[in-house]
Amino acid sequence: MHHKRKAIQDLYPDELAHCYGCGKNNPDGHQLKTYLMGDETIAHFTPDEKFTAIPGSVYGGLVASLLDCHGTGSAAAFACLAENIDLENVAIIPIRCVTASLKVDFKVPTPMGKKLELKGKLRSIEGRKILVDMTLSAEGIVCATGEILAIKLKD
Ligand SMILES: CCCCCCCC(=O)SCCNC(=O)CCNC(=O)[C@H](O)C(C)(C)COP(=O)(O)OP(=O)(O)OC[C@H]1O[C@@H](n2cnc3c(N)ncnc32)[C@H](O)[C@@H]1OP(=O)(O)O
Repeated sequence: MHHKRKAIQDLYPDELAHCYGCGKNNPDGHQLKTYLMGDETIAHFTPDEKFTAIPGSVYGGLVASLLDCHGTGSAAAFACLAENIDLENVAIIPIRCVTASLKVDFKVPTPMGKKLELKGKLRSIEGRKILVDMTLSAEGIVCATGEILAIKLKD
């Protein structure tokens, strides 16, 4: 539906695209893809059974991992928006972020076998510090919320 444009992670330069959670150059990784949609970000992911916690539910470390990579991708996208960088017209994203802090609240068990939806909203940008609020939902039910502090990398 929204995949005419490129995912934020597909705009990372090749040498920074090996992240286990979201690097397009890591064939064994999750390859999470975050899209900027207006002033929100969105990503979808359906976990494999091997990421089970209690049978029927997804292991919390994977939930955290998805929020981590959706968070840094979202932070980079929001920082570009704030600087009027049009992501439709760049081959490589000029701003990259890493996670300084990640808080995850597990609200209800995340069901296995369902397509998960991650959303991100910008809370604030202060210098190199970008705060993003996130949700991870299954079939419209919020299973976890996340709060990330991402830091813009210096070159
Ligand atoms: C580009 C491809 C990315 C792929 C996405 C992958 C997502 C990830 O998981 S990244 C891997 C996990 N993260 C890491 O390994 C990062 C490890 N940490 C670091 O490298 C550094 O601590 C780093 C870069 C975050 C910040 O260091 P540095 O650039 O020296 O900045 P520093 O001055 O210490 O901090 C910047 C600001 O953030 C604040 N800050 C830093 N860490 C925290 C924290 N944990 N909590 C609260 N505030 C913090 C500082 O107080 C400072 O604030 P202010 O500017 O107001 O004084």
